[in-house]
Amino acid sequence: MDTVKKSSPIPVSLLTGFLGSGKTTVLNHLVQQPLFRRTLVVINEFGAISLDHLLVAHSNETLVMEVGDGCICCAMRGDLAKVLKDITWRFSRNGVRNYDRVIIEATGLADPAPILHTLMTDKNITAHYRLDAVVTTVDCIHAMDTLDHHPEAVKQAAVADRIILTKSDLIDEQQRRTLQQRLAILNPAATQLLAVNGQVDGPSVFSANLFSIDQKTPDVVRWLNAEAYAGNPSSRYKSVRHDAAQTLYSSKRSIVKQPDINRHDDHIPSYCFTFDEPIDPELFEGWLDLLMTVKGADILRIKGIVNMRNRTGPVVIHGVQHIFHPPVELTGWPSDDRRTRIVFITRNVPRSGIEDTFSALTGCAALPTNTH
Ligand SMILES: Nc1nc2c(ncn2[C@@H]2O[C@H](COP(=O)(O)OP(=O)(O)OP(=O)(O)O)[C@@H](O)[C@H]2O)c(=O)[nH]1
Repeated sequence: MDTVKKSSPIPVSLLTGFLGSGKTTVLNHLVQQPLFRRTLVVINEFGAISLDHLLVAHSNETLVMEVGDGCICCAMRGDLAKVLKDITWRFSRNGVRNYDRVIIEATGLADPAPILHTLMTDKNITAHYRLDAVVTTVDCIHAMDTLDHHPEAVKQAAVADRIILTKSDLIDEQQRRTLQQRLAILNPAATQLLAVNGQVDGPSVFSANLFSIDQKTPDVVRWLNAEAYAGNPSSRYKSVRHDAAQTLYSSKRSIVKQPDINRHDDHIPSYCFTFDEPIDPELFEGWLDLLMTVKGADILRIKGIVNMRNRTGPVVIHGVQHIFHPPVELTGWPSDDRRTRIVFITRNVPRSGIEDTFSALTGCAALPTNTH
């Protein structure tokens, strides 16, 4: 396992969001800010609005959402890897790189998973870059309908670290709250930010920094945001929904708005497990291998800090479907809280399925929680 090194690689973030949801508008605003002047933007296609910025590269990657049961996430993402390699010399002068951050703007229909896999596992990329944040724009006007009809939009929101709600000037407060609640159910840990005509607070968006250049202790707690899964006002709504118990619905109908159970995000449960006791590393690895083999394609995102037996610091795990970032052992715990916390966003994988295999294979039982 790697340990955190003093000089960190270049942060690279993924900006995703459905067609016309405002990605370029947000970028155009950000790259005018002093903090983002030295940001190089890799664009996956030419959008309606051109980017008014000097540091722009293009990629021809076709990253369209998988359909049916097939998983395209292992397909080589050669073009993106090549672009990220080429820009190191194309955007350098006298041997000095003239960017210190990269944002990849994906096409509206792109599946974020293959891009994240490339960023997490391609050796040429991981030698120079580190994944910073996955940011998803959600268009307030069309989002309810888009989420209902386009599974790719649901996945884009589900894997996000940050969700930017665009065009909030075009809806009323109640509509915005309803959308925000739906997104909070889909992805409790993602921070939601409002943008009008692309105006959004840059540092809040692109600084999910797990391994920040200037931080000795990575802000792993903020990155994990496990607290968001507990006491989430929407969790009651979701647990009702995921019980899929029509009988339960009938008794709670008066307090909880009944969702349309055919919506795509109804099949994306998310939850957080907490464990008190240190976990045997080999047993943990065995459980993770099994889970990824059997359900990898349906684990949309997994993040965790794990208290491994006989280790000083926690081990950070981060996976997108069945591909894992190499686990990183930190030199120390960020606080006195030394419990293992693992968050999952899945597609149709019930909490009990994960919890039961974990207990059976590691001998550790999850602490009871009011999360979903
Ligand atoms: N009223 C309003 N319009 C917005 C806002 N953000 C974006 N738009 C408009 O929405 C349209 C689409 O914005 P883009 O930034 O091109 O969206 P995109 O996601 O980059 O689009 P594609 O790359 O084509 O998928 C443009 O006409 C923008 O001017 C906003 O906050 N308010």
